[in-house]
Amino acid sequence: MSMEDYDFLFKIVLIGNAGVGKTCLVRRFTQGLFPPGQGATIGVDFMIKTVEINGEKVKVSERLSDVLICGFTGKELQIWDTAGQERFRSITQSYYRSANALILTYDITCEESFRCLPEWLREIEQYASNKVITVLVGNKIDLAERREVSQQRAEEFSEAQDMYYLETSAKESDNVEKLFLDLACRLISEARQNTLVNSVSSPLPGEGKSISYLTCCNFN
Ligand SMILES: Nc1nc2c(ncn2[C@@H]2O[C@H](COP(=O)(O)OP(=O)(O)OP(=O)(O)O)[C@@H](O)[C@H]2O)c(=O)[nH]1
Repeated sequence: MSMEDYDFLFKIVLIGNAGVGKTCLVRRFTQGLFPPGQGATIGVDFMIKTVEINGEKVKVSERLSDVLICGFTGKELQIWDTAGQERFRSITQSYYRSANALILTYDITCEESFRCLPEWLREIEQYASNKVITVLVGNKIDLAERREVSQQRAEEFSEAQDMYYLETSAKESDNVEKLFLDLACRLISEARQNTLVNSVSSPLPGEGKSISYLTCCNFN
């Protein structure tokens, strides 16, 4: 299959404090595994997977290095996992400027990562398109006994900010497929209504395999 056969190009960028599990969420979705001893992300990562949504092929890319990718005019779903550490912020801000969707992630066992959310929202307001779709994700629900942020508190926050909220475990694979596929579904639906930001095109380092199929869109 050539790259031109893909129907959509979207950029999804994961943001949130260092260590909340952004890289693990992406790895779990694209590779179906939970990497042991995940090191901190330096810059932005890249990898590929293809999903089929309502019969349409959507290529999912994840960056593995901070090499800039440019010049490709194909259609795909990109997931950019950015580094949460402060010193990389200036690099990552430029990455989510053209994002179609942002997955704002915190760690349910880390109050601090939740308290930083307003700061991330300010960055979104400052750097992202006003048409960007933002999803709030509370990760690490497998560590229920260490939970510091209640589901209710997070739901109230997300409602106040008009964001969809989902709790996930990259480790146990809870809600990870749902997160990315529902988001892709919503992006496709909005793209059809022409409300999305125009994406920057990117080349792809390889072909992915069709591994998922979704028939409906579950976002509110
Ligand atoms: N128990 C549990 N641990 C997780 C989960 N997701 C990630 N972790 C752990 O949390 C740590 C940080 O995960 P990363 O995916 O590297 O976090 P990140 O948000 O990408 O961090 P930066 O790249 O520094 O921004 C690692 O030790 C992971 O093993 C999860 O769902 N459950």
